Amino acid sequence: MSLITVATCNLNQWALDFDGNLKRIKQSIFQAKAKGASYRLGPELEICGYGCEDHYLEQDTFLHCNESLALLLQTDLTNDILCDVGMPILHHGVRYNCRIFCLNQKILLIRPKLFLADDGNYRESRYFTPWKRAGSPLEEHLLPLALRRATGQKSVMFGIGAIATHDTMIASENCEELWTARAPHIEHFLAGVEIIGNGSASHHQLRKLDERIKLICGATAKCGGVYLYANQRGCDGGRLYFDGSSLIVVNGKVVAKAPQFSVRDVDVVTATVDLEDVRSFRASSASIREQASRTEAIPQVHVPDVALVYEWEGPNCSWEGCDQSEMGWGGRQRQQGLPTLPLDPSALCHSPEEECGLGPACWLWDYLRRSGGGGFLLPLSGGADSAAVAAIVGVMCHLVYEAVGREGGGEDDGEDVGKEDVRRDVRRVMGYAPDSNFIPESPQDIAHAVLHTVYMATSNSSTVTKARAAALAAQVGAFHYSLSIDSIVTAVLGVFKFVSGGRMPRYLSEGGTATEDLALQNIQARLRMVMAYLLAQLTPWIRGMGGVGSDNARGSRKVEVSRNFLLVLGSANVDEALRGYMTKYDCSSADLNPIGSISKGDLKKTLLWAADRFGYSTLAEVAVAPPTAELRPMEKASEGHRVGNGSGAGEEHSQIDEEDMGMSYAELGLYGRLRKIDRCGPVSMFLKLISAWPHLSPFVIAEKVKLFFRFYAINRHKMTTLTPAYHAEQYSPDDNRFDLRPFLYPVRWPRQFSMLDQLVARRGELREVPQSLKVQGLDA
Ligand SMILES: Nc1ncnc2c1ncn2[C@@H]1O[C@H](COP(=O)(O)OP(=O)(O)OC[C@H]2O[C@@H]([n+]3cccc(C(=O)O)c3)[C@H](O)[C@@H]2O)[C@@H](O)[C@H]1O
Ligand SMILES: Nc1ncnc2c1ncn2[C@@H]1O[C@H](COP(=O)(O)OP(=O)(O)OP(=O)(O)O)[C@@H](O)[C@H]1O
Ligand SMILES: NC(=O)CC[C@H](N)C(=O)O
Repeated sequence: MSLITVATCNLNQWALDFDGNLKRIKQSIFQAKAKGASYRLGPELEICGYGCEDHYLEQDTFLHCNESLALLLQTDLTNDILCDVGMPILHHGVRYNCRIFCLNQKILLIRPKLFLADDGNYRESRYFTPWKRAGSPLEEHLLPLALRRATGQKSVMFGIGAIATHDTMIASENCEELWTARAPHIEHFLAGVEIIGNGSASHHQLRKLDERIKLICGATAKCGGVYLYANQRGCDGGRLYFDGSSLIVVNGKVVAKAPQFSVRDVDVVTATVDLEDVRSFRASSASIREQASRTEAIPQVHVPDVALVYEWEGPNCSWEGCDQSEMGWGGRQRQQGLPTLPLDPSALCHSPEEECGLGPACWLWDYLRRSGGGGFLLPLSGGADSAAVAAIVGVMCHLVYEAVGREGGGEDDGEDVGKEDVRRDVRRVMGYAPDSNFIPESPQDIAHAVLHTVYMATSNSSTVTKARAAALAAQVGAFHYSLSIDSIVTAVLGVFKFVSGGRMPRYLSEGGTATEDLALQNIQARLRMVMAYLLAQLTPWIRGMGGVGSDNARGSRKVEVSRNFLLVLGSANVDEALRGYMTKYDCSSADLNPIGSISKGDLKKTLLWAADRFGYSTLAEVAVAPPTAELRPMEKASEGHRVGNGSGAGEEHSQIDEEDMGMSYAELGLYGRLRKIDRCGPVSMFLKLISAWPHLSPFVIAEKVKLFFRFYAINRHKMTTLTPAYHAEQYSPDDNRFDLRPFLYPVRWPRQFSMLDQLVARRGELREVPQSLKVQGLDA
């Protein structure tokens, strides 16, 4: 047996938080050592935090990175453990995204990234250059002063190479490189590398972890080997949530996995691996042997005095009998056990609905504690979207409550440091001194301090939605307001009447035009936003949240902790954003939106999951209610509209979203995927839908495609002001980073639509436009 204990970690790094990042790196190395590891891998660019973006263009970022690495190397933390750390490096005047191998307070190798991430949300080539001299010998890199002083080294090796210790060979693959067609791990493994560490910064997207696991398992199932994956976790200052899930995989099987979603800052996982399993796997495959013998050797940094592996040569040599001090470890005791067993592959990933609930919940927590805010304010309509946001905050409170734990004490392996960090955060967010002994009593206790919900009725609101909003707020534990904004609407219309020379808009049902009707709807929606911001600003004042300074009933001193603003939460989902079925600058214009890239379909499943998992029973009722804006006067009850039940008497509203939009949420979900993920313009979308919808005539399909693209084009300008939203899906319309398109379109799409007409005409199916596709808001 040749046993090695290796460690990888999730770190909740924050762009430019150099002190905090270094503290978390140190904690992770400390924990890895405490668990007996001799190799520790950390995430990509962990020293500065991955999301520095244009700050990578600043020399200051490099200055502080060098300073942090020097501070780390001045401690004894890297003694007896090979540390693989992520950091940007300036080499011969070029910026590279690098891995730094350190051991015993020295730098062994700097390894630059070969293939940069530039798709979707990523822009790495804006800041870094890919290393183009793979295969060349290693170069000399002159160290900057801070690192020269810390290490006593003048220069170190730079390039693509492996660390060759007395007993094994370790190399890197850097994040995106794993995802490429000709991934470096193939050559590295064939050249005899036994352990590969991949330091990543990979953001959460629904169902993506499954892909990562397949890629890593596939890599080692073919070549044999140990593959460690470390990922950043958390909101590091932007719309992305990095979802941890750091992994250790051996010969195609996952043997360790760190949690994907958690509010803890540091998670270290280790596995003890028998390298003989890797050697035996490779030697048993004729094709691996054949290809390995043809592979060029990888440049190596030799550290022959270093042994990472604990070898067992037979019954005459006991574990304890082997003298490790000879091998450069200074007699340090390792906690070697038997090799770690594989995990159950079916239990590695969450369901998409769990992902929708847990990811945004953790992102909100990071945002809240890092922004210094006192909590959230959510306009809660009793409908599915804002209910989902309330539930996500509820999930956040559950996660935080679980992470603080009720018990203190325990072993000094770093676990309690993590618990204490969460406790300090929760105390500050709830208005207690971070060093007090306050511990929340329940998730609802946390929710009552941080979540504020407000139902803002107009004369068009129904009693069912009002009752549902109140019931849900109570179940989550929120501080709830219920008020009427009719007087504000009336006042604004009064001013309008004054400037219009006495004219007042009327709803369609009262004989007004479509324009008047829309204006009357939009003013209610927009005034809700104004009221929401007022409450967000002044609720801390109403509740005395700015700092009390007296002992409270639980004996924990509540002291002056600034919590003088609330973050306004928005709840526009991806489908209505795409269709533009929202009022610009209504409650969709908030500070943050946890569901902005999630479709209505996935949201409904999340509501049902949260209802069941956390006992928020009102969500089950909300999930089956027809989505309605409640901005027009109610029509008389018709057969199609269900009568309310459960949380309050009364009727569901007669204004139904899908009727207003001229398309269903299911259709919108499909259009959204085709537009973004399949990169379809109108013609390609039409052609794909012809096979997807055999029950519809090409004419009807063409009309549906036109309707969608008309509304999409008319409303694309609304994407420029979308509330910053958690990025969860590949079909997100986020105009800021992810979905870069114009916002002034030729809305009639003349060339595209005429081709659709020709395609339909060829099939001889010209007919009348169905009534359901004649929608308010479009000219002929
Ligand atoms: N190309 C362009 N570039 C930049 N800005 C542009 C623009 N075209 C219009 N605009 C601006 O946008 C304004 C129109 O947008 P906006 O004021 O939002 O109004 P608008 O889009 O006309 O109406 C709101 C839409 O949302 C629906 N709605 C209303 C209320 C609630 C809900 C719901 O979610 O339940 C849905 C409603 O049925 C309607 O389809 C124009 O007055 C102009 O100021
Ligand atoms: N009566 C209300 N009270 C408080 N907030 C409201 C009310 N009506 C709407 N809002 C807020 O405005 C947002 C947009 O309103 P809209 O009618 O478009 O609802 P929606 O996007 O379908 O969401 P929901 O499913 O939550 O109703 C809602 O998500 C909610 O935050
Ligand atoms: N930072 C990276 O290189 C990430 C790229 C990779 N495609 C991912 O999403 O995981």
